[in-house]
Amino acid sequence: MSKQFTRSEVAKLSNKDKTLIILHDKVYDVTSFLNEHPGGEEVLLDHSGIDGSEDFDDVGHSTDAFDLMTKYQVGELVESEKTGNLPKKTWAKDHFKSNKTNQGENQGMPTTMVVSILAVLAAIVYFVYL
Ligand code: HEM
Repeated sequence: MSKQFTRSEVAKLSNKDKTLIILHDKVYDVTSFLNEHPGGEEVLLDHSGIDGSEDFDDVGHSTDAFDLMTKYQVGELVESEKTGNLPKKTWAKDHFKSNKTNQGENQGMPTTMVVSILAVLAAIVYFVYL
């Protein structure tokens, strides 16, 4: 079972040498990630010892970011302090939405297939009549 923290413990444990952040009821130690974070260390330091879930969601982190996060998880909040809020995968949603609005582009796919099929048929006809 992963280590349980209260919100005040996370706040107390965070200092200039250690950056703990609460994201969606889980606790992350991002100390070693500070200068690797593509969004810069400043935003992580701004959320040191507190719950950064909302801002994290607003940024709309990618699935790559979610995969990376598991590496830095050190525990979770005690049951009584959990919000139960799941991460909003904004990026994934936006991606889905933009796919919907790009229907014109999506319809391009079958056209390519039709052209390929016609090309194959033309080749067959060419060889049959040779
Ligand atoms: C363990 C925690 C975190 C991890 C592993 C992480 C990882 C990443 C990664 C991989 C990116 C590159 C873009 C992407 O793939 O989505 C990114 C960008 C960013 N992150 Fe984080 N992040 C974390 C926490 C946070 C927090 C708490 C904030 C607070 C607001 C934040 C703000 C940002 C911003 C502003 C960007 C730049 C977005 C852009 O340039 O479009 N991140 N992060």
